[in-house]
Amino acid sequence: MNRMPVEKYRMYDRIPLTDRQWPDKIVDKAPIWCSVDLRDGNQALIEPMGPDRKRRMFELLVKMGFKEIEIGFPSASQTDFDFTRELIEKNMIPEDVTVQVLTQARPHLIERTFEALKGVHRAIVHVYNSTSTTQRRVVFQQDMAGIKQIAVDGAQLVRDFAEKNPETDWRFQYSPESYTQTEIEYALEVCEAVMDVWEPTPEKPCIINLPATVEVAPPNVYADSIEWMHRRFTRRDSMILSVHPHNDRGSGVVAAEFAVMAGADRIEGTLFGNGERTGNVDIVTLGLNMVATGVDPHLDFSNVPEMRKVVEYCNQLPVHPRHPYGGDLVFTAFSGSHQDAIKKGLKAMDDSNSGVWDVPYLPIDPSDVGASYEAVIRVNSQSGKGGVAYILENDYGVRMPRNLQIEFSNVIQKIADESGKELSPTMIWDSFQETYLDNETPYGFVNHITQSDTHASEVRAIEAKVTKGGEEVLLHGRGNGPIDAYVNALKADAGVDISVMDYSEHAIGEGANAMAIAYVEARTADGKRLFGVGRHPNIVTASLKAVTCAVNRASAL
Ligand SMILES: CC(=O)SCCNC(=O)CCNC(=O)[C@H](O)C(C)(C)COP(=O)(O)OP(=O)(O)OC[C@H]1O[C@@H](n2cnc3c(N)ncnc32)[C@H](O)[C@@H]1OP(=O)(O)O
Ligand SMILES: CC(C)C(=O)C(=O)O
Ligand SMILES: [Mg+2]
Repeated sequence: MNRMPVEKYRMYDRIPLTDRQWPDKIVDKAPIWCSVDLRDGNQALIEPMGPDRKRRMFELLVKMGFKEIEIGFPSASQTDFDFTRELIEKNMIPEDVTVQVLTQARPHLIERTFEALKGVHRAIVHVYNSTSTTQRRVVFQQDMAGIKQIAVDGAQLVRDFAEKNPETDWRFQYSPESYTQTEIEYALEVCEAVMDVWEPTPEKPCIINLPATVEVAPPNVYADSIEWMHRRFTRRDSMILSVHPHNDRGSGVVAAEFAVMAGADRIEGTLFGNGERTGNVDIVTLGLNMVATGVDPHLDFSNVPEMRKVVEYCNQLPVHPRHPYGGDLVFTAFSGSHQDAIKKGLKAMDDSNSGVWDVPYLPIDPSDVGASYEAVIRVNSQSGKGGVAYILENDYGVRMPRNLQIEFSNVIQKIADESGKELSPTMIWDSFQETYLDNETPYGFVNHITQSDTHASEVRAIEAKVTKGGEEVLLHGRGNGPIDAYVNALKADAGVDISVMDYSEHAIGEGANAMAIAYVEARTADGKRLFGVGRHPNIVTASLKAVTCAVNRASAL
């Protein structure tokens, strides 16, 4: 027995296209974009946008560079009607932007639509009726001819009203709603009948919009259908072929991309994919997919976090943290090997002059869409040395030697494992200070003086003042330099046997605030390796503090 009731469902129809050409095409130029946030997106909201939210969304869309914006369904709601009037009467529609409104193919709704648009300079009147097999039967209870007649009558009425209002530059759009559940030959027949009424020309084309009202098949089937239609329209040069994918199967973006490859000129969609059920196709993802392949989308995505804020405010819906390009976590790596590769990739980008983005795990440069690098690497128990090192270097200027990265990452790993939580950069820095820079038990370095021996100029004697258990004491030692002499002084007093294996230092900051940070890698008598780190404006003092830290840590073993 089947585990799911699959016998209830039918396989989708294939499109009779055997010489399909779209799979060999690429998306190499931007389509005409039409935002339907204020209509299709709005009609799917728990609380539809009020005037303020509508204005905010409209302003954002204009700012991003949309030239066609479906602003509502003015014959259906007073809010949409009033918003349309406000945009027109307050002259809020930029000269290069065309507003679009939707109406059913019903006389009183078409009439009210033209009432709403009175005085607009330019507008697209978008008329639709459902042509699908099921809706013909259950919703309209009409045959194919009857449904075609609804479309033709609607188209005629739209044309008549437009002719009565010649002061406006009108454009017409028709959608055979539920196109993907309509017999394809019939969908073509209805669209052709509408165009017979509108008589579009290459100079004044109409828009034929073929919606995946419900996405019922994989995107290659949608593409086949678009190519099939594209090759058969009798007035292809007098129409703009538009697509309107929804996302029921989760492939709205691919469907739109394939449709453009198959001949579509225009895409209707929404920001972050809000819309009926699983949403309209997401224009943010589509546009940034283009950017990521070096194609100019002709839309401005340079501040995606700000866009997201406005969209979340208008829709009163959150954008998922994993939403492509726009989610809060989409440029963030928590896992160790990703962090390591990103850190190396970013450094390689800095070192190269190629200008071509090539960083592992980051399909685009986060800064191109206004995301900060702070978000790129975050640390939890899945993280490794690369991430911790990246944060300390980027946020605090600490460039740990490789072996110290390994050592300190174990410290962080332990904390992360114990807490099970993310560690913020501040927590990592606090831990670094506690482990190394503020480690003053049992010894705290205070100051020192050195003397060169008369008979061997490189050998030095040191007198160092340190705190030991809170008391100040003087230690004395000799060696072939201040570090060596100080190590010997401390070793003798502490009774620990360590030798310095490696030493490095660098500056943090510049000018009067510059500090030196010194790293001492030491080995204990039983072969354990450990680090001491010291920081001070004076480089020798920083080194001696690093030695103090190493001895303290060795004493604690
Ligand atoms: C896929 C899409 O997104 S389509 C857009 C959907 N958007 C919306 O519906 C949002 C706004 N809509 C509304 O507020 C309402 O539907 C209104 C105001 C437009 C119309 O309201 P009503 O007339 O009360 O009802 P409703 O929309 O249910 O229409 C049903 C009637 O119109 C007919 N009808 C539905 N769509 C269309 C159409 N596109 N063209 C012609 N007739 C249509 C139906 O067959 C039905 O006829 P019947 O009453 O004889 O059975
Ligand atoms: C009105 C039409 C274009 C629509 O939104 C759809 O079919 O999804
Ligand atoms: Mg829709």
